[in-house]
Amino acid sequence: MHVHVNAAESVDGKLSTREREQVAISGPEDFDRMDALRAEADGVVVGVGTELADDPSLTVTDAERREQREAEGRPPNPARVVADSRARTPTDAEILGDEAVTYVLVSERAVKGDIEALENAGATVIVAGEDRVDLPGAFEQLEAHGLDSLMVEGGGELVFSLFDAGLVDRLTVYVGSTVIGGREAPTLVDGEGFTDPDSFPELSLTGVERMDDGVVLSYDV
Ligand SMILES: NC(=O)C1=CN([C@@H]2O[C@H](COP(=O)(O)OP(=O)(O)OC[C@H]3O[C@@H](n4cnc5c(N)ncnc54)[C@H](O)[C@@H]3O)[C@@H](O)[C@H]2O)C=CC1
Ligand SMILES: Nc1nc(O)c(N)c(N[C@@H]2O[C@H](COP(=O)(O)O)[C@@H](O)[C@H]2O)n1
Repeated sequence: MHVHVNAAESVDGKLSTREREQVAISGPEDFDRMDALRAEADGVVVGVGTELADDPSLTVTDAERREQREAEGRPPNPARVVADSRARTPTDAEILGDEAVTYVLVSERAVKGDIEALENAGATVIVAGEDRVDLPGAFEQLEAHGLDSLMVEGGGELVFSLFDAGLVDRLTVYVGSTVIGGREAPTLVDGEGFTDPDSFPELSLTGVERMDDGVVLSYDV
């Protein structure tokens, strides 16, 4: 599985405010770049924290990109994937709309009735892990469904787990020229954090590009 993490952060590394409300950190050029990344991917992934905070659609906005995917024999939109250990995704969430297939990754902690409600709302539920979603195991199951490349949009809890599991191949981050601040505000990589410098993921800077009123940094991992 090829995993590309892409997000937008303030200059102080925040993905959002301490109230965890969605904020537009980037501008139209960067949203178009994100749309192109979605159009390339087999699946677009978020954590349930992002799902609950933002209620994103995770679909491709540009009609030409959807047509291009169809011309290549692919569905017009990538699959939507949410890491949601306890099946907390609301059944009226945008990501359960019929524009694309949706996978909800849950753990064994999820209640059967909540799983059934998500399945009745059109989702395919994948069970992996006892407590939190076992991401390597869940991604293997996604591969069995034909998904070979994933674009992960956040948030910071999920992104830490992906780095911790050694699952990230590429990182692109838009750094906006704004300061959000707040010790409780989500950052690009939250979770437990790494403590041993030998365990810090090593990144290789592959690109620096001015965009909107900020900069896009690209890394191989
Ligand atoms: N500026 C940007 O580009 C983006 C900003 N955001 C912001 O990030 C915030 C949400 O981020 P977070 O609270 O960090 O939530 P998150 O989106 O990373 O979701 C974390 C949740 O996912 C579930 N999960 C299941 N298995 C997991 C695993 N193995 N590892 C980690 N989590 C797992 C858990 O319930 C966990 O609480 C929102 O404020 C949203 O607006 C989110 C995406 C992009
Ligand atoms: N790339 C980017 N730039 C920003 O400034 C952002 N606030 C975000 N946030 C994420 O974009 C997604 C919106 O999804 P839909 O357009 O509703 O499909 C969502 O995942 C946000 O967290 N991204």
